[in-house]
Formats: sequence, structure tokens, C-alpha cells
Amino acid sequence: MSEMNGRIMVALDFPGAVEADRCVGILEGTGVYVKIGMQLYYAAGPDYVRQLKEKGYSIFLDLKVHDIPNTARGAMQSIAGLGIDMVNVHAAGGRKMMEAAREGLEKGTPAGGKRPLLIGVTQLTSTTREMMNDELGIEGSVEECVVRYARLVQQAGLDGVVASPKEVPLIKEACGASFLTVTPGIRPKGTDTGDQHRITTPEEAFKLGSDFIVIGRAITQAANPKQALHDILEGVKQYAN
Ligand SMILES: O=C(O)c1cc(=O)[nH]c(=O)n1[C@@H]1O[C@H](COP(=O)(O)O)[C@@H](O)[C@H]1O
Repeated sequence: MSEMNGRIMVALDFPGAVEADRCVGILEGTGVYVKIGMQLYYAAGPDYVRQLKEKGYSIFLDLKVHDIPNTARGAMQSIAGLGIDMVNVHAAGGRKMMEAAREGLEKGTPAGGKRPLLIGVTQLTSTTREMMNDELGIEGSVEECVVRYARLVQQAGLDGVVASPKEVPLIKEACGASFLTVTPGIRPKGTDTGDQHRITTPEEAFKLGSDFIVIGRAITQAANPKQALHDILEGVKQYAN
């Protein structure tokens, strides 16, 4: 098994545990990370997270916390008790919120345990410059905003960011090589773009320096998910360190 398997995060965006389990069965033994997002978590809850942990999976709990500092701190304290490996907050919540989230995560981590990685979401990969400028009133390019947020995330003491692979070189230049980049918006050649905008192929993402890539529908909705994962792994194995 290549080191690359552990750098692929499969997004389990399913309506419940039964549907998710069908996919998890296919992933067994591959060594990939799994991502539990809002759809599955709100349906199947913390019990399902614990079940996957018991099966040995590394878990990215993608709940994109964004609230006042006190609430973010409390949320992270609860999340730390689930024993997950990575969790995220929205960088737009600001420095104080991110610092509080990190404190909550540290406080909730059982004695002797390892604090989960804490990652800040910059601009969602479904966001375009037009949306940012005209709807959200944020001026400048998406790249400028992503780098600004990445610096803020780093100043708050977090471990890395979620962004498009396209922005990874700029993030690494601003924050250093060891600052983690987790990149969704992955579309293997010939797959539907759907609601994503700032996309690359899996190969391009690793070539640009992504530490982890997040892939959902290109695997989970494929006619043959096992084959889709296999093809992606074959394509990226050249990027193993
Ligand atoms: O934080 C995330 O994981 C995330 C951030 C972002 O900017 N864009 C993004 O697509 N995601 C998640 O990554 C996954 C992408 O799924 P697909 O578009 O199906 O590959 C979904 O579960 C999204 O919730």
C-alpha cells in the first residue's frame, strides 16, 4: 500500500449509517482517510464516528464550526472526546474564535492522547471571485483572500487550511511547507464539476503540493466506486515522498 492512500480523504456524504456502511465496506483495507461531514453526522451522530474509529479509520470530522469564541471552544471540547484525527472551523470566524477552538480541543483531549489536527476553512471551493466580490462584499481575488485567511489561521495556532489545490503554492509560500493543506474540489478527468468551481484533478492537486485531497462524489457516486478509487490511487502514486 502506498503512502498516498493515507493522503486521500473519502467524503462519506450519505443520508445515514446504512448507506455510508456500504461505501465503508468498499474502502476496507485501503488505508484511506474518511471524512464525515454535516449530512452524515447530523443523521448518524457521534455513535457512528466511534464505530468507524473502532474499525481503525483515520477520521476528518468536517463540521465547519463558525460561532462566537465561547461556543466554538465548547464544541471543540466535545468533539475532542470522540477521538477523531482532524476537525475544522471557518477562518471567517476570526482569530479569537479559532484560538478558542484550539483551546477547547486541547482541553477535551484525554490525558496522554493526541490533540486532533485543527484546520481552518478559507474560501469554499464552490466560491468564485464574482460571488466573493458581488455577494459577500469581499474585494480582490480569491487567491488574495485565501492567503490572508491562511496567515490568520496560522497566527491562531492551527495546523493548516482547507483550500483549492490551485492555491496551495501560494499558501505554502506564505505559511511554510509544514503548514498543512487539505484540498477538496477534486475532479478526475471526465467527471462532473457539479457545484464546485476551483477544481483540479487528483494528479494536479498533489503536483501543486497538497498534503491531503478530499474526494466525494467521484468515488461515492461512481458506477464502480472500488474501481474509481483504484484508478485515482494508480494516477497519484508517483507523488509519494
Ligand atoms: O471542508 C471541506 O471538506 C470542504 C471545503 C470546501 O471548500 N469544499 C468542499 O467541497 N468541502 C467538502 O469536500 C467534499 C467534496 O465533495 P465532492 O465535491 O463530492 O468531491 C464535500 O464533503 C464538501 O463538504
